[in-house]
Amino acid sequence: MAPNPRIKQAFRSMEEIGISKEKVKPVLKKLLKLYDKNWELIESENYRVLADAIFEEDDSKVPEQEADKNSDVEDIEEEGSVPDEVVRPLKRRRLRKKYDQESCSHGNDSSNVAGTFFKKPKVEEDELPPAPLQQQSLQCNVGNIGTESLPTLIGPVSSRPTSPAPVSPLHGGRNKGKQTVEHSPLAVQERPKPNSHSSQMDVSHKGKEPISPHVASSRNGLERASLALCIKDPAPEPGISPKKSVPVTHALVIPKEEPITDVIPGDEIPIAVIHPDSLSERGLSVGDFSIAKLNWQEPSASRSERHSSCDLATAPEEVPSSLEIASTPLGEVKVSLSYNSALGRSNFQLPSVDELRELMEQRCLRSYKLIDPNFDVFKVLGDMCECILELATSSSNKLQEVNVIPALDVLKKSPARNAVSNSENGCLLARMLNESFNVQCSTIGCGDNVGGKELVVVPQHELTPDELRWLHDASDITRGEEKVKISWVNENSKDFPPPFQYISKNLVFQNAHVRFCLFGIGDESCCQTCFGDCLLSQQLCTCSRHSGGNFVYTSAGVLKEDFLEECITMTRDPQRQCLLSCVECPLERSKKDDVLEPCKGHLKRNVIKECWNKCGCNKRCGNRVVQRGVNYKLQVFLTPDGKGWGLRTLEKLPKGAFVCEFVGEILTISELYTRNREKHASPVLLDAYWGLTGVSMDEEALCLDATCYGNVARFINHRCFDANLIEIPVEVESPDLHYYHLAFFTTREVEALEELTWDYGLDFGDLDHPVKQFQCRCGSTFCRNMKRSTSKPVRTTVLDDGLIRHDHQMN
Ligand SMILES: C[S@@+](CC[C@H](N)C(=O)[O-])C[C@H]1O[C@@H](n2cnc3c(N)ncnc32)[C@H](O)[C@@H]1O
Repeated sequence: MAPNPRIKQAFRSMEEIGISKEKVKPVLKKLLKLYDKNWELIESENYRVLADAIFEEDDSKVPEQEADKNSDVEDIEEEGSVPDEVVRPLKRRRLRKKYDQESCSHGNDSSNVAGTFFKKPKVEEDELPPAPLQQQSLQCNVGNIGTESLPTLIGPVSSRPTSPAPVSPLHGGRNKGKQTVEHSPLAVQERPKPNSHSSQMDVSHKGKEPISPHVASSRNGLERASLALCIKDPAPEPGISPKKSVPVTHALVIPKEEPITDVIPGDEIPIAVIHPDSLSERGLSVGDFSIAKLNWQEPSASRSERHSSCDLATAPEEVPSSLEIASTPLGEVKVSLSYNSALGRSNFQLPSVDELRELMEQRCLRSYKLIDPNFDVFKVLGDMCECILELATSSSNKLQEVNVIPALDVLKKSPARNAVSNSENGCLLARMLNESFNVQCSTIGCGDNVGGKELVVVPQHELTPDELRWLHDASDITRGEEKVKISWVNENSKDFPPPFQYISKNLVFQNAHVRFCLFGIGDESCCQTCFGDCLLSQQLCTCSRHSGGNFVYTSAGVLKEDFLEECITMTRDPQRQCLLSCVECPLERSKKDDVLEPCKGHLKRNVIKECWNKCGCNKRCGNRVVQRGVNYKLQVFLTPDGKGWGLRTLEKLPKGAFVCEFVGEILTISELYTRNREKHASPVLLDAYWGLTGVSMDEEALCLDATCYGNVARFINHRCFDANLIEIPVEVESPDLHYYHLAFFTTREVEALEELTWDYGLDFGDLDHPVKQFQCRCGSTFCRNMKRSTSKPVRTTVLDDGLIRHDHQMN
């Protein structure tokens, strides 16, 4: 019999991307069987579904299923007998990427445009039968993450244009820099059913096409099948073709080894976040069709709860709200949300998708600190269900949520729960009258009415012993927030460190929207084709382009000498300093004076670009240092020389070592000034790019305030000029110059027990500056505040190298 030309063409197409016939044959057989020989599905998008299935086969090592004895299959046998080039397994992932690129470039679908591909699929009302009243469940088909034509439940919808906004510590004349983190709204397809107590959101389909794994998986050249798995078949719906039964060879793949740190864009799922290897680590079955079930009320316990059957049973009425997720290697994810706690509520009415998206955005931005690489998409899905419930049962309290920062979990759990606020000497603990854990941290804000919930300042002496013990755990001031414990000691008095909420990652406050989505991060700024450790790679890593093609870190994890020296010189040497001036300085503008003062300039700095989730390298890549957090033994101590509390190292630190990041609340400058009626001791401007890029809006000028929420860096005291730490802007998540991390590195070797200091960059004469003025006791020979710290005369000398030196005149 003449060979089937369609089979020949399939082999040829796969051959073009380096996949041998031996590999194609069994998979093609399975697909033909699975799709009832529907060749259109297999051929669409240049055999996308076939390629994906082959890659999945490799990933999951699914045993070949028994061959079908039909004519197509026989043809395949014939064609497949032709010997073919062996494709090495190591090449597989690259082939896959290659295929993705090629498929993308000549695929049938129009390519996605950032921020514009959220398209609501057309779903006919009559296709959506109301669910039984008692069930009150919502089902979402989340298919093909990343498609223009296939909006996804978890997918960026809009990406804010990169707005160059700066960063720098709140020093006059200092810079730091950074980027906007764009949050991507959930692209959830709305299914209208105002009068129904159940809702279904099908997001894996274009228009009215049947909801089936096959269709979904073949849609887009950019989706990656390892993210999407077919799940349980939902109840048959009129107008929607029934699903095929899912073969037991399909595996549940949950991309989580390298967590997805944001809503996943429709057209971009970074390879880096989908490590098949991680499946075994997570104890997921590969080779079996599986379902992940999550009850977000106890997320950690329930995350491990997985089912190996194809049965996505309706949640029993007595169980709390829950979600279940399952997917197939063919590119479809099914998410089923059930809010049983809505049962019996007469006012239950599903919110619109836009309402849901908006509320979810707010939650994600404020609750999940999206810059956190450990961002957990499961928690987001759980929250989404809660949002639906909230919107569905009460539309009146929406605004209240929007303006309030949900407290950190640790606050919720702690005996001294519910709030921190600021006073003259730092934070006083505040309790909220309402048990709900909404918190607004505001300098003057204690006692403020927050979203209808009142915060009450509790003076420190009224704290219970439990609360004091919690606040002042001498063995670990971080209360477990860092990888290492950081103790505190007071060898001089019985005072405790000021109460504050320890956080290890920056927290977004109010209007300071720090938004990003993976989609918004251009490929050109990430090393997507790297793998392993970029420092060891022969090929040029895109991330290193930011520093002229060289990495700034050595394999020992410290800064390279030349880069560090350049940073130090750019900061200290007046001849090398470059001040960038804004046309309209956000700092000056935020002062709201009648006359806008000219910009005082922001120090130009070197910036470090670290690899991140969208990069192809692994987490142990040597170009990831700051994101790993504190690593050395540090201690908070009461300084003996009147500077208050300080930070010191308990071990010798090499030159160029990363010590810690400056972590705090991310605020707009306006917000800082609003809360800053009493000047703050710990604000830092993120102004590294101000003047370079222009800052068009107040809202885009960000700073960090560690007064109420902060990490150990809030204890680092100032030293004029020759401090042993230097702060360097570090781009991790996105290079849009609006937001960045501020990391401290040693400028020299530091001995054990030496105090760690950095130069705040203060102009001690600038009384207008938002940083609280203090009489400097740094003890440096080069102190810029000598006149205030001593009444003795000071001799100022300009040294040969251009540095300025102040000498005390001894009597
Ligand atoms: C970021 S905090 C540092 C931690 C602070 N010492 C504490 O006890 O919490 C900055 C404040 O520390 C004090 N400080 C920092 N460096 C100082 C210095 N060189 N001389 C005197 N006081 C200093 C000032 O009160 C300043 O407002």
